[in-house]
Order: sequence, then C-alpha cells, then structure tokens
Amino acid sequence: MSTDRTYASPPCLAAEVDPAYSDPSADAADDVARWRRDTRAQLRTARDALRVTERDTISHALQAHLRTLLTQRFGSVRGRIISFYWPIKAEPDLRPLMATLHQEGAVIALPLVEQKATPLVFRHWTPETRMQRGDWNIPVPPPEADRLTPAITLAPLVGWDDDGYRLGYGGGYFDRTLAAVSPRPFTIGIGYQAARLTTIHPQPHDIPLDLILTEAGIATERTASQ
Ligand SMILES: Nc1nc2c(c(=O)[nH]1)N(C=O)[C@@H](CNc1ccc(C(=O)N[C@@H](CCC(=O)O)C(=O)O)cc1)CN2
Ligand SMILES: Nc1ncnc2c1ncn2[C@@H]1O[C@H](COP(=O)(O)OP(=O)(O)OP(=O)(O)O)[C@@H](O)[C@H]1O
Repeated sequence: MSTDRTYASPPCLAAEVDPAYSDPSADAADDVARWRRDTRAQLRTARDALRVTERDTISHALQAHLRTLLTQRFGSVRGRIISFYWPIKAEPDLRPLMATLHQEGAVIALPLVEQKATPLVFRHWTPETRMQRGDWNIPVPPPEADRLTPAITLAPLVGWDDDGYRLGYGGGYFDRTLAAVSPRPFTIGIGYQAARLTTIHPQPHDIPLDLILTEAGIATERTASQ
C-alpha cells in the first residue's frame, strides 16, 4: 500500500501511545479495493504468461493432490455433491478429474451467476450436459439442470494468503455464496503456488476457505479453532 501521501492534518501518533494500535488508514476499504484491483491484474498477467505445458503440468499435479485429499478426508465420493468450475482465463483445468469422479458416482455441480450481486447457484453437470454461455461467457449447465447444494466446493483463486483468504475476480460471488448457505460446504481453494500473497487484507465480508490446494500440495488449512 502506498505510504507517500500528503496529510491535511498532522500524522496520527496513536501508534506511539498504544503498541496495539494499528493505523486504520493502512487498511481503509478504498485503499484495499484499489490494491486488490492492481494485485488481481498483476496476478492475472503472470498467469496468462504461463506456457501451455506449464499450465498442464500444474493442472495434473493439482488433480492428483485433490484426488488424494478427497479420498483421505471423505473416503468414497459416491453420492457426494461436489462443485467444480469450468476453467476460464488460465485457471487450472480440473475437468478430467471432474469426469472421473462423475464416473465413480460423485454428483457434480457447476456454479453460475443467475442474478448479479446475489449468491451463486449450482447446477447438476454430467458429461451429457449441453453447456450454455452464462454470465461473463462462462459455460454453464442449462436452466433445466437440477439445482444442487454442494457438500464440497472448489473455488478457483486469483490470489490467496496463508490464512486461507481468497482473491477472486472481484465480484464477491464466493463470499456471498458461503455467507448464504448453511451448513457451509467444505471449501477448497484451487490456485497457483505463485499466486501466494502475504495477506489479501481481509475485509469483514471475506470468508476464509477451509483449505487451499496448489500444485505443491496443501498450501494452508484452517483448523477448528480458527
Ligand atoms: N471458472 C470459473 N467459474 C466461475 C467463477 C470463477 O471464478 N471461475 N466464479 C467465481 O466466483 C463465478 C463467476 N464469477 C464472476 C466474477 C466476476 C464477474 C464480473 O463480471 N466481474 C467484473 C468486475 C466486477 C467488479 O470488479 O466489481 C468484470 O471483470 O468486469 C463475473 C463472474 C462462477 N463461475
Ligand atoms: N456477503 C456479501 N454481501 C454483500 N456484498 C458482498 C458480500 N461479499 C462480498 N461482497 C461484495 O463484493 C465485492 C467484491 O468482493 P471481493 O473483493 O472479496 O471479491 P472476490 O472474492 O475477489 O470475487 P469473486 O468471489 O467473485 O471471485 C465487495 O466489495 C463487497 O461489496
């Protein structure tokens, strides 16, 4: 965050009075919003620059880690509702695993924006589903596909931090969704190791994910006490 600003009044010295005091201007919502816009743009540029072969290697590693994780944590996937995502804009492609889990009896759901600025909706996907173009041109199952509530959700990440917070494309959709559903699904962030940030400067609306997976494996996991 920028520190070279001019002040209309003398700088606040509260930090020298109370060591626990932290200058709220450093985390003011406007500053955070601007920082997020810049950071998203940088991370997306870096991601777009990956070679196809590098992205493939990463996607393969992620699928292997996810497969192991699901088996270890949940045992059989049969009958479990798991939401994936249809990859766009250089996101890791997990569609082969999505198809495999479907074959093994998992119930696969995909997210979509049915109405702007409201929680995401999840629709049933099978290999026979005829996808349509949804909001932002993202392929989505058609309206006649069953609406589902996932028990496990995969959330693609533009950026992430060690506390499990996520930076997405800036629509706030996953936060709205997780805030709205009860019980909350087990939420797994899927991202590139290189997209790690020291902090995303969490705001009151940001909901940390249960676990973040990258090509290097489990990057961070929330414990029950957090
Ligand atoms: N592959 C994939 N599918 C996904 C998601 C995702 O991140 N990846 N989503 C995960 O949530 C949902 C779609 N998320 C969206 C997020 C932002 C905008 C959008 O219109 N963004 C504006 C900027 C918004 C703003 O800054 O206020 C834009 O870029 O013009 C659209 C869809 C559901 N499906
Ligand atoms: N639970 C919520 N209720 C209302 N508005 C929300 C909620 N969560 C997020 N928002 C709004 O969405 C905006 C964008 O949020 P944020 O920067 O966290 O997006 P993001 O997580 O990167 O986006 P996305 O989840 O769509 O990929 C916020 O400024 C906030 O106003």
